[in-house]
Amino acid sequence: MSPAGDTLTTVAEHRQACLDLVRPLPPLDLALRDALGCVLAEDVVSPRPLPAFDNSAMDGYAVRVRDVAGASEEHPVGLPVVGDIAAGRPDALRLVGGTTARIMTGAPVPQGTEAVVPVEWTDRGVSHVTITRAPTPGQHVRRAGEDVQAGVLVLEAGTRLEPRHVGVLAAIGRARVRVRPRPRVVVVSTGTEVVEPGVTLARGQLHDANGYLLTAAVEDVGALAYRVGVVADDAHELAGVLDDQLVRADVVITSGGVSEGAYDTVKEVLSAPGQHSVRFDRVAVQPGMPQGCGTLGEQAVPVFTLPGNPVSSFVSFEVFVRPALRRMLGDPGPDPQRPRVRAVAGTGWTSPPAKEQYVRAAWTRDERGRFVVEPVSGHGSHLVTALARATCLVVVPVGVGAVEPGDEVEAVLLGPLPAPEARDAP
Ligand SMILES: Nc1nc2c(c(=O)[nH]1)N[C@H]1C(S)=C(S)[C@@H](COP(=O)(O)OP(=O)(O)OC[C@H]3O[C@@H](n4cnc5c(N)ncnc54)[C@H](O)[C@@H]3O)O[C@H]1N2
Ligand code: MOO
Repeated sequence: MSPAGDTLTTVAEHRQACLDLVRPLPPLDLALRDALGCVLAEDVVSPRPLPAFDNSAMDGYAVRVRDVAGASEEHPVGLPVVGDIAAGRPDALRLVGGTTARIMTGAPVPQGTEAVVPVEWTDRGVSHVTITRAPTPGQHVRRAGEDVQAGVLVLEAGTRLEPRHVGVLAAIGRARVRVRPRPRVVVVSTGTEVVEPGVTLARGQLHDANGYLLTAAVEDVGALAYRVGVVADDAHELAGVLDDQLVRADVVITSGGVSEGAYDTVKEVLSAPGQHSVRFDRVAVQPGMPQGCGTLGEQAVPVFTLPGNPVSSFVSFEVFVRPALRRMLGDPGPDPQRPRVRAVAGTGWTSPPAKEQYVRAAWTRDERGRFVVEPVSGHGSHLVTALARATCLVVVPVGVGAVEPGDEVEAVLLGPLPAPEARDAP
């Protein structure tokens, strides 16, 4: 269904409609190897202290401090070496006064150990060692529980797992962890003129930029993407492909076939009465005006139908689909991959006042450290090489007909926030 006349849905309304279609996916226990990038659905408590036992931080000799007090190059101290302790040695040893044991990094220290003398401070003796420097009490001994005590919270529910989080989960012995799984997202390109990259083009054809772009964008958000090959503008074929894909899809994204053309098949198939429930709107956004969203089949799988022009597809993904996928991932906070900054327009451009404009632009920093943005091309939504050069999208609100050089604007960076430039040393 399309709203009558020239009524445009606002960006905020369409984004909300997309968000309303999705929920965070129910948590699952995943093997640790599969959990990177997922959002934790449990508070993780360490079941044991870390380190689990007192151990040596150095290859050296376990000693009592008083036995080596005052050791120096001039007055070395000699001790008999009564043991040799490799990492992993399970037996409990006890250090007898006036003796030492050779010990390796990570090996459990014998009971009574007060410090470890690194091998560099000794003559490396095996049965008798000469020590030329005295350690301070506790030096080079790593105490049980100094990292974390048993029963203490290590990671909070809601944490998006980065490599360092995976590392600590492994360190406390977790083989599996409860997370929100990655949504499985099926990406379908439509268009009889669209062919696979690698295939020689006949006149009138072009390569499937959208299928690859959207698949990559889905993976970049942290979801699982399944790219379906291009589907021709044939209602029967498209309906069949969508039905087949529903079994493995938490979300379907299509591109193309949603405007006013005679062969706009996505709109045709998904507007037909039946199991699908999809609304088609003209959204007040440039690029990306023709949009659709709704559900497919009895399972009500959310679908986002994006316009076919590649830049429109990309911007639509960023503005409407990305927030929905992040919600499914259980990660609704500010998007760390898409920081918003205030910037200054380096040059001017025009904008349709009735629409929120997303301008492909490149940012630099001026001498005051301000972000300065300049469009990388004209507004044409077929200009894919310009899109590739863009490092941000400048958001021009509804009601603005022109941006003048020097105007303050909002920019969405297409990557993490850059580190502040190093300051000159005073
Ligand atoms: N009479 C009107 N015509 C158009 C309108 C309109 O309101 N009235 N809207 C225009 C706008 S804005 C957009 S955006 C496009 C959206 O069109 P569709 O979603 O129906 O997409 P198609 O017509 O299938 O294709 C548009 C364009 O994009 C190329 N394309 C399609 N798929 C791919 C792909 N996978 N990879 C690369 N390029 C693709 C396709 O060849 C067309 O050039 O409609 C305007 N028209
Ligand atoms: O909305 Mo279209 O995306 O302007 O080209």
